[in-house]
Amino acid sequence: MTVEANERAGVESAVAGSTPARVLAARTRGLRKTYGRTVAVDRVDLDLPEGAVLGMLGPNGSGKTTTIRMLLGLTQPTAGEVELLGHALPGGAGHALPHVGALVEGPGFHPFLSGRENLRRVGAAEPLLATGSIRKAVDDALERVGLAAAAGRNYRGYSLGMKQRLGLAAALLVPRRLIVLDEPTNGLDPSGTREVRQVIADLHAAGATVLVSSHLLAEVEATCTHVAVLHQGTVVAQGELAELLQAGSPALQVSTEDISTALNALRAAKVSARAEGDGLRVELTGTTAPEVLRTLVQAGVAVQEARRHRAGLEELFARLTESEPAAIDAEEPR
Ligand SMILES: Nc1ncnc2c1ncn2[C@@H]1O[C@H](COP(=O)(O)OP(=O)(O)OP(=O)(O)O)[C@@H](O)[C@H]1O
Repeated sequence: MTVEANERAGVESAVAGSTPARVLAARTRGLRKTYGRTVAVDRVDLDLPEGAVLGMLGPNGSGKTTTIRMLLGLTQPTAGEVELLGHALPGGAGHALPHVGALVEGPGFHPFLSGRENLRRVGAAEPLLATGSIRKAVDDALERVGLAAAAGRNYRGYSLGMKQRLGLAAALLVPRRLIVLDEPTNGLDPSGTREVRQVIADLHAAGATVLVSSHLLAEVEATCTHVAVLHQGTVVAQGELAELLQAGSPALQVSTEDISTALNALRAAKVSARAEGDGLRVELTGTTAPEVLRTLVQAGVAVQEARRHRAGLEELFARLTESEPAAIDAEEPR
């Protein structure tokens, strides 16, 4: 479905009083890429809702960069479909790409031009930037990524972090509907990492959609509304971050002083539990929180507090990527 059709469907179902359809900034179906006998990406169905900040996570070699390159039309898929801002690639690239800013590996900057001169060259090739606006757009972008002071120096002498900042500035040169950042904090110091986080937050607040790949789980947890986890070339989980974290941790933490009575009662009820902290951790597989509490109360256990265990992204990521791929979805397509 195109963005326009998506929007129409959303309006229609809202009028009808049901849940509006999601508008997707990017969508892939059955995406596959092979290099000789290496399968880099396989069966990737990615949904990037408009307005989301989606963190793409995965171990080294899991297919993040390859997926991003196919999304941007930089690499031709072996099989499958890509839709960007409602336009099918490769045919619709000319319509979609002017609205997409991207920071991907190896931006083609000229080594003997300054950062500012390089950006002006990029600006001159931007269809959405009028010639008279290039200088100001370049200076604004340099300021935004903290590179104004080094803007006159040759690109060749830039550190890795400065190169990353310049790539980010190029992505931000004109207002975009979608920004795609492949490992944007690679090579950045802590202040650079904070600045990237702020840039992403500003883009999100302005209504842009952001796709960011990262190894930094804490960073993704702090900045993203959605995540997609890749493992061995396939998506093993995707959806809203909060929903995924909840779906990935069906456990209850129970505070009680009657630990042994509680464990015995739960074992008798064939519920998996173990002592943890000042109480128990009870797995909610094959049972529910009310059932667990009923079992404990019936056994005379004094329950002081019971709360759902909230898994961090790190725990979820480890569970998903340390085993064989087993797809889970946080949310059904609406
Ligand atoms: N141009 C290429 N030629 C051959 N193999 C490739 C090429 N590009 C990627 N691959 C392979 O495809 C797989 C996925 O690589 P990709 O770079 O997409 O992973 P990644 O998740 O981005 O990794 P990293 O986190 O290390 O950047 C790897 O096995 C990689 O070696």
